[in-house]
Amino acid sequence: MTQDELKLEVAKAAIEYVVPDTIIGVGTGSTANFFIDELAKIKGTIKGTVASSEATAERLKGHGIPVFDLNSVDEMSVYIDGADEADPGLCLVKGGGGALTREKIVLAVADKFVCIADDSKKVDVLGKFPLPIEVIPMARSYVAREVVKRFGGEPVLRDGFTTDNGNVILDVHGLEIVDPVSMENELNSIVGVVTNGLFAARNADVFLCGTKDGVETITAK
Ligand SMILES: O=C[C@H](O)[C@H](O)[C@H](O)COP(=O)(O)O
Repeated sequence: MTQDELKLEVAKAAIEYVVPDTIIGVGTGSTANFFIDELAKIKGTIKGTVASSEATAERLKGHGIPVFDLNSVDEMSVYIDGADEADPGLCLVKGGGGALTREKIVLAVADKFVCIADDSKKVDVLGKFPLPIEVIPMARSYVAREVVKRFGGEPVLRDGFTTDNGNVILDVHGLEIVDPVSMENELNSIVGVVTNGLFAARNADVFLCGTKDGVETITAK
């Protein structure tokens, strides 16, 4: 099976977690795109969605799926999104597409987080995938120095990329993230950091993992 076929399988499996007559939070990226296309087939059963990026909003609207402003929403049954890495505790690295901040904000409102990804994203320890940090542009050198001082690694500015919020991304290479919750919190305490791509303080509740033998449903260990 190709990676795209595995993504399609987990996207289909995620439809089981869509609660009728509620608002659904929708993530960003190639796996989330497969989910959006599946969601379009049952769009009449939900109240609508909240999008975690401009790209996702555009794709949802293209299918005629209602997209609400998060400020007008106070309840969301589930948030469904991909990931760049997932550890056995279902702590994640996200933000490969640069949407980490809006993803974390939308997730904050949701009752449940269902992560969908193919099995190449499963790791024992997070950090092989460079950890994205969204940074206010004027703070990028300061934040990079602080990251190296506190955690090591090698922060690299994502060249030519601006987030939906008008900020830049530092991708930190070479980390071995053994305590994702404390690293997430400490990184977020550095002045100039908007947020980082660790989803650990709020991790996934369920990981639908696409394998060649079918979709594995993993809950946090
Ligand atoms: O900013 C992007 C998101 O965090 C994505 O969920 C993540 O990068 C995974 O994307 P994909 O499904 O394309 O591998």
